[in-house]
Amino acid sequence: MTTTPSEINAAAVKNGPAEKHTPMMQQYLRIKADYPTMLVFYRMGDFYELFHDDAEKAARILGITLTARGASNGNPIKMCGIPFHSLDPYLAKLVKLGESCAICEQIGDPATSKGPVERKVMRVVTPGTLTDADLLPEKAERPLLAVCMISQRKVVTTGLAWLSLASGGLKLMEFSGDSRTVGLRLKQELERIAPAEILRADASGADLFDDDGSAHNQRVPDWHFDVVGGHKALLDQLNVATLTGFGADGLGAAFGAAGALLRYAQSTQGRGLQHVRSLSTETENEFIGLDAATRRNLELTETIRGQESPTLFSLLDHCRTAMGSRLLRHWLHHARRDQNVARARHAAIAALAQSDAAGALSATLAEVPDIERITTRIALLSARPRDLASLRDGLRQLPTLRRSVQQAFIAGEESLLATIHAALATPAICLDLLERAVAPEPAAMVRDGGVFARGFDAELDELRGLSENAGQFLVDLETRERARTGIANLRVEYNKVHGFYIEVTHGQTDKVPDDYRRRQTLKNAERYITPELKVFEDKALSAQDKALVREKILYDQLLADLAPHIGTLQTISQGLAQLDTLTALTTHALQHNWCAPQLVAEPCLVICEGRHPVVENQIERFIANDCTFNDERRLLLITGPNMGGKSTFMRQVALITLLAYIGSYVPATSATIGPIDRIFTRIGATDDLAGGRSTFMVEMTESAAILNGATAQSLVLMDEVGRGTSTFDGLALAWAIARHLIDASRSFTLFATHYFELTQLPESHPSAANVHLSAVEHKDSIVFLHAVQAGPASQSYGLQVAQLAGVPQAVIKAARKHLARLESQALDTTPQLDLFALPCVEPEDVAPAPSHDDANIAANDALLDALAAIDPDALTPREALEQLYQLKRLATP
Ligand SMILES: Nc1ncnc2c1ncn2[C@@H]1O[C@H](COP(=O)(O)OP(=O)(O)OP(=O)(O)O)[C@@H](O)[C@H]1O
Repeated sequence: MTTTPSEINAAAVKNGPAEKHTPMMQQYLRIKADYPTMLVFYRMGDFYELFHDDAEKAARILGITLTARGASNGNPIKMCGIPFHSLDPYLAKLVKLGESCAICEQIGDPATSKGPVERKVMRVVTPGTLTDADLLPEKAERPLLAVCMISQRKVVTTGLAWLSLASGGLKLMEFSGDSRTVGLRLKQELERIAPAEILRADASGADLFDDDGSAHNQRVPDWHFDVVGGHKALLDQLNVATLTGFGADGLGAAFGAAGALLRYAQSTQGRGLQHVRSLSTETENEFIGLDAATRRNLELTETIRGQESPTLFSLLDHCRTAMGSRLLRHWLHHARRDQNVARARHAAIAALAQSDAAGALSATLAEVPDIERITTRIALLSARPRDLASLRDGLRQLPTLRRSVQQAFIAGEESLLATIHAALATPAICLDLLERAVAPEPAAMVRDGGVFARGFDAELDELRGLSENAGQFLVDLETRERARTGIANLRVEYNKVHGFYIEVTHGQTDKVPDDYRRRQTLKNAERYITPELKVFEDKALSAQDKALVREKILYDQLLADLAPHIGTLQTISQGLAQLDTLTALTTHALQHNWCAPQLVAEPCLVICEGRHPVVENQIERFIANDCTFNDERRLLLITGPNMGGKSTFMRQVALITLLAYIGSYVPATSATIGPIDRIFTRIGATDDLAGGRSTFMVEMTESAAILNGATAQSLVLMDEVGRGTSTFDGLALAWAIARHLIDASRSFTLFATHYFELTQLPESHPSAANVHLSAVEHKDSIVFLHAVQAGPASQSYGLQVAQLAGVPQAVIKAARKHLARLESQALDTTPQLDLFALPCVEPEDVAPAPSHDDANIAANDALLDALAAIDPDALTPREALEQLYQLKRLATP
C-alpha cells in the first residue's frame, strides 16, 4: 500500500509520540500508518477490532456499538469490534459503499510471544480488487481502473488500464486531445467501463474525477505511473518479450496506467496475479457510443428508477451460468461498430435455432458452475475444496455441450460456433487430476479434513485407516475386557475432552483389574484407561492430526498442479460464456418471434413491424410500428397525444438498433440497418439537484452534447426538447435544434414534440417528415391506437388525457372553456407561426413576437399557475367549489 510521509506524520501527530502508548497500541499504530486510507481490522482473539477514527466510521456505517478500550497516551481509545467468523457480511457492506479494508491477523504464537503477538496485514479488500465469491455480485464485473495523463504542449494524452481481477481480463486504451475534449472522453469511457475503483496519480487533475475523497477514488504516488516501468511490468506479467501481439505497440500513457494498476492489484492480493495472462487493447471508435443518459434512458441494465428489472438485461437474461449473464451485460454496454462481429452472432443464433439445440444446451449449462471465478481463485490460491469439486463436475459437462454445439454447424466451416466448439475441448489431464484427487463431496474447509478422495494418496489413506479402524478395535476391546473382568455392562468409549476410556458402574468397581488406571469419577461410574488403550489412543489421535496436516500439504500441491491449466480453463470459461449468452438470445428470439436483422453498408434504418422488447412483454396487445430512415429521410417529427406511445416508439427504434449491433435478433418482422456510430437520447425531464442543475439545465446540457457529437451515422432521440422553459424560448430552441440536426449533423433523428408549429418543418426541409401516434375521440374521451401514421397529429387531446387521469370534471370544464378562448385568440395573432416565416433564424435571434398581448399572457400564466397549485385530493368539496370560482375569476378578467 502507498503511504506518503506526510500521512504518516499526520498519524503520529494525531496520536502523540509512539513511546507513550501501550505496546499493543504502538503495534497497531505502526500497522495503521501503512494503511492510512483504509479501515484496519485488527485481530484480537476471536474478534476483529477497529480503533480511533476507523472505529467511529465503521460503527456509523455498520450500525455497531462504539465503545472505548482503556486509554493510551492518556486518551480513551475509541473502539468497535466484530466476531471473527462474521467478517464477510460486514466487509461486503463496507466495500459496497466504497470503503477499503486491511485485515490484520495474529501470526505469532500467543503462548511464546513476549509483548503483543506478532500481527500482519494478510488481506486487503478494496472495491475494485474483490475475488471472494461472497463479496462479489454474481452477474456483474467490478473492475479496477487506473488513469494516467501526460500533457505535452497543450495536448493531453490519457491512458487507461483496467482489470477485472475476478476474471483476469486486462484492457488498455489511449486517447488524446485538448483538456476539454479529453475530459469529456474520459467521462464517457468511465461511464462505459463503470469501474468499482479508480487509481490516479496524486498530481492529476481532481476536477476530472468525482473526487469526494472516498476510497473508490484512490490516489497513488506519481512515480507508480512511470511509462517505461509500466511497459516492463506488462512484459513481466504476461511473460512475453513484446506487446505487438496484443495490438499495444506505440502506447505510452496506457503503459503508465497499467504499471500503477498491476502494482496496486498485486499489493492487495499479497501475491502475483498468475491468472492475468492476456491483454486486449481497445481503440477509440470500436464501440457504438452511448453516454450515461442514454444508457439510463434506454434502461439497458437498470431502470430509470435504479431497479434491476424490467430492463433489457433482465428480459434477455435466460443465461444459466453467471459467466453468461456477465457477458450479456457486457455486450449490452459494448455494442461493436464492426458489423461482422454482430453478423457472426446472428449466424450462430440462426444455427442454434435451426438445429433446435437451445433447450438441451440450456439444461446442460445449468449444471456448469462459475468456472471463470473458480479459475481465478485457483490462481490466487484461495479456491476452496467445494470450488474444485464443482469445477470437476462442470468440466464433466463439456462433452455433452460440445455434442449439442456440433449439431449446429457444419464441420470444417469457420464460424463462431466452430470456435466455441474448439474452446470446449475437455482438458483431460486437469479433469483426471480433479477426479482422482477431490472427494465426491468434500468438506467446506481444508482444515476440516475429508477433502481428498480415497486412493489418491497412500499415506493419507493409511492415516485415515488408523482412525477409521478405531471403531472395530474398540468393539473388540470391549468384548475382550468384558470377558476378562466379568463386568457385563463395561463400556469402552471416547469423548473429546477425556479421550478414550473404559466405564464401569460403581457397583462393579471391585472387579476392576490392577492394570486399570482411574481417569475420572462420575456420580454413578468410574472411568479408566489401560496401557493398551493408551497406546491405541496416542496412535489414533495423532493419526487424525497427521491426516489433517497431510491434507493441507496435498491441497497446496493440488492448487500448484492446477496452475498450468489456468489458461485452458480461461479459454473454456470464455467459450461457455459465449455459448450461454447466444443460447439465451436464441431462446428469447424463438419465444417472442424475433427476426434476424440485416446490417448493411448503406445509410438506412428500416424497421417493419417493430415492437418495444420490454413493453411488448408487459401488455396484452402491443401495436407494431414501422420506421424508415434513409439518405433522403433523416428526421421524423413525431406528434400525438400524451400517452399515445411516442416515447415507446422512439425507444423501440433505439433498442432494436442496439440489439442488432450486439448480435441479437430483434423484435420486428424485418430490420435493415446501416452503419451506426453513436446513439444519443434526450428523453424525460429529471432534475439533477445533487449536481446543482435544474431540469432545463440538464435538458440543455444533454442537447449540447448531442449537437456537438452527433454525425450522419448517429441515431438521435429527442423527446419534447424545450419544454423545460417558457413556450417561446422552448419553441425557438426546439426549432433551431431540429434544424441543426437536419442540416449540420444529418443524423437519423426521432424528434417528438408537442409544438405543433414544428410540424411545418418538412415544408422547408425535405429530409424531415411528419408522423404521428393516432388516437380517436370516443364519447368525450380518448382511445389510443398506438399506431404510427404519416403526417402530423390533428390535435393534442391534452384535456381528454387529464380527464382520464382523474382531474375533476369542474376543472376540465373550466379548462375546455379557456382553451376555446385561447384558440380563438391564437387565430387572431398566430404569433408562434411567425417563427417559421423567418428563413434562417438562430435561436438567439428569436425575439418574442411583437404582436403578442402581454396582458393576456399574464392572465393565462396566472390561471395556469393557479391550476397547477391545486391538489384535488387535498380539497374538500367546499374548497373545490371556491377554487373553481377563483379560476373563473382569473379566466374572465
Ligand atoms: N405500440 C404500442 N402498443 C400498445 N401499447 C402501447 C404502445 N406504445 C405505447 N403503449 C402504451 O402506452 C403507454 C404510454 O406510452 P408512451 O409513454 O410512449 O406515450 P407518450 O406519447 O410518450 O406520452 P407522453 O407524451 O405523456 O410522454 C405505455 O406505457 C404503453 O403501455
